[in-house]
Amino acid sequence: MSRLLKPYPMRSSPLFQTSLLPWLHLLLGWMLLCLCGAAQAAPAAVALREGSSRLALAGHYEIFEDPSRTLTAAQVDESTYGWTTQRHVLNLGHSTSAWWLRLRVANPESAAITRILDLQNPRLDDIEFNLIRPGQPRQSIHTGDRLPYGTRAIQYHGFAFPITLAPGESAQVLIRLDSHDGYFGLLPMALLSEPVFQQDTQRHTLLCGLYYGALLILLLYHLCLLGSTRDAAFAWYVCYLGFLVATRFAMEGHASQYFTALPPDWINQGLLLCYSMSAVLFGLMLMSNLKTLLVQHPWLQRTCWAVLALNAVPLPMALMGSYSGTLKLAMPATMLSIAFVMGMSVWAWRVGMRHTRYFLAGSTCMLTGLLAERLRLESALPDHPLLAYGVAIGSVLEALFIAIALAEGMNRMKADKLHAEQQAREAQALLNDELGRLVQERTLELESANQRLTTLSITDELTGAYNRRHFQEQLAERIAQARRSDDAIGLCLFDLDHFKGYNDRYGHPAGDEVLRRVSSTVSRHLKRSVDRLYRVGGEEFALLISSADHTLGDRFIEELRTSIHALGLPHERNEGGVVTASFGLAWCSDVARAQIDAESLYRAADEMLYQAKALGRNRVESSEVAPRPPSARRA
Ligand SMILES: Nc1nc2c(ncn2[C@@H]2O[C@H](COP(=O)(O)OP(=O)(O)OP(=O)(O)O)[C@@H](O)[C@H]2O)c(=O)[nH]1
Repeated sequence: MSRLLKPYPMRSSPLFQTSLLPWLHLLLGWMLLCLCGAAQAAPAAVALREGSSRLALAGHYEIFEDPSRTLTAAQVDESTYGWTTQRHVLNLGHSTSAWWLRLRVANPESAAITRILDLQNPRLDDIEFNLIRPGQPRQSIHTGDRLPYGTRAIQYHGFAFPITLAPGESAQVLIRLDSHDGYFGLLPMALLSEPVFQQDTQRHTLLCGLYYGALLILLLYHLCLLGSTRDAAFAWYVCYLGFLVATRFAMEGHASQYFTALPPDWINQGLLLCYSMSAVLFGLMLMSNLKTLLVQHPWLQRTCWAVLALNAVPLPMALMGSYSGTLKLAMPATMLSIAFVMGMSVWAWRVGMRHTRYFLAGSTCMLTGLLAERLRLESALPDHPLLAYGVAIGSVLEALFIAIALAEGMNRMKADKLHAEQQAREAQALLNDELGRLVQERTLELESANQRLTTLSITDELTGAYNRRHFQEQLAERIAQARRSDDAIGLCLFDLDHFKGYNDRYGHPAGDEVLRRVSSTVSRHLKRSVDRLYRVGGEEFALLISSADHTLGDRFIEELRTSIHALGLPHERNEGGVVTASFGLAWCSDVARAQIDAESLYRAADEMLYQAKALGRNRVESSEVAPRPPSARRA
C-alpha cells in the first residue's frame, strides 16, 4: 500500500495552477482512494454457520508470494502489505516461490462449530497449516506428499485440516505452500462440514474403486487375450492399462494412503515414470494396431515414432526426480499426442481403416474429460460430480474404446486371414487345373512323340516303307497268326532290275528318287491295312499279303509289276529303256500243315525272285509252299 501512496510527480503550469488544479486533485484523490480501497479490502472473515456445509473459498482468502522461501508464519502474519485477494480458484502452476494463504474465519453461532478445510489437491509437496486465535498459541501442522503419511491432520488420500471454533470465536488460518522443485498445480480449496467431508471421501473412494476395478478387469481380460493370441497390440494395451492405473493411483494420493511404507519421494518419482510410460505404451499400441497402414505410408510411421519419442523425452527427467521439469515436458507432449492421434484416426478412418474411429472416440473422451475437469475447477462449468471425475471417466471410456478397436482389429485380421485362405484355395485349385491341363498336354505330346519314335523306328527313312527290322518282326507274327487262324499268307520279294547300272548312269540321288517313286506306287496299290510294304535291302522290297486265293495274289503282284513299268522312269541300261522290277512270290495256304517258318517262307520267296531274275527280269515268279506229308512233319 505504501507503494500506491507514493507522491505523484505533478507538472506545474498556469493551467494546472488555476481552474483545473482543484478538480485534478479531487480526481486523483478519488482514484487513489479507490485503488487503496481495492488493495486494502481484505476479504471479510468467513462465517462458519450451521446451515452452510460446503463453501468454496475462492474470493474469501488472500495470497502472498515469498520468492525467498525463507519467511516464517510470524513474519508473514505481521506484514501488512503484499497480500492480494484470490478471487478465483488458485492455480500456482509452476513456481519456485513459497506461497502463503490467509483466511479469516469466525463462528457467529451460539455453539462450537467444526469445519474441515480441504485443499482438494493431493499432490502438494509441503504444507504448513497454522491456526492463529487471538491470545492463544499458534497451532501448526507440517505435512505434504513429500513428508510421511503420518504427518497428515486427517489421514486420507488428500490434505484436509479441521478447524474448531468456540461460540463467537474468530481465528486466522495461515497456510504456507512450498514445492519440491517448482510445481503446485490447482488449489480449489473448500470448507466442508464433517458429514459432507466424510460423504465426499466415501463417494470418492467408491468411485475410485469402480474406476480402478474397471481398468483392472479390462487389464486381466486382455491379459488372457494376450495369452491366447500372442498379439503385440494386446501386450502394449495391457502394459498401458497397468501404467495408467498406477499413474492415477499415485496422482489421486492413493499410493501415499495405501503404501505408507514407501518413501514419499519414490511415489512422486514413480507417478511421473508411470505417466510417461503410459503415454509411450499408448503410442506403441496404436502403432501396432495400425501396422498395415504404417507399412503403406512410411512418412506416417516416421511421424508416429517422432511423437512417441517426444513422449519418451520426459522419462529420463522423471528418473532423475525432476518433478516440475518432467511435467513441463509431459503435458504439452500429451496434448500434442492426443491431437495427433485424433488427426491420424480421422485420416485412417477415411482411407478405410474403420476401426480407428474407436481411437478417435477414445481420444475425444479423454480430451473432453480433461477439459471438463479443468473448466469446472476454473468455475467455467458448474460444480457437478460428473465433471469432477472428468479425467477418470474420460480415461475409462478411452480404455473401453481402445479395447473395442483392438477387438475389431482382431476381427479384421481374422477376416483378412479367411479371405487370404480362400484366395489361396482358389489359387491352388487354379494351379491344380493348370497343372492337370499341362500334364495332359505333356502326356499327349509324349504319346505323340513316342508314336513318332515308334513309327521312325520301324520306318525306312528314304522311302517311307517299313524297314527290315519291322519286316522280320511282322513276318514271324503274321506266320504265327496265320497258323492260329488257318489263313493263307503270301510273301513277295521284289528287286529293281539293273539298279547298279541306273546309279552308274544317272547318279545315286536319282537312284534314291527311283526308290521313292517305286515305293509310293506300290504303297498306293495296297488297300488292306494288313498288306504292308517293307524295304528289306538296298533296292529290294518285301510285301506281306493275305489273300484266300493264290491266283488273286498272283494277279495283284502282276498289277504291281505293271504299275512300276508303267511309271516309265527312263533306264537306258535296262531292257525296254525304263525302270522295271522282278517279283518272287511264295504262297502258303495252310501254314500249319506246311510247317513253314519265317526263314523258310523268305527263302521260298527269294528263290522265286532269283528265278524271275534268271528268266529275264521284269516278271513275276510264284510258288505254293505245299503242305508236308504227315510222315515228313513227324520227322
Ligand atoms: N541310289 C541308291 N542305290 C542303292 C541303294 N541301296 C543299294 N543301291 C544300289 O543298288 C545296286 C544293286 O546292285 P546289284 O545287287 O548288283 O543288282 P542289280 O544291278 O540291280 O542287278 P540285278 O539285281 O541282277 O538286276 C548297287 O549298285 C547299290 O549301290 C540306295 O539306297 N540308293
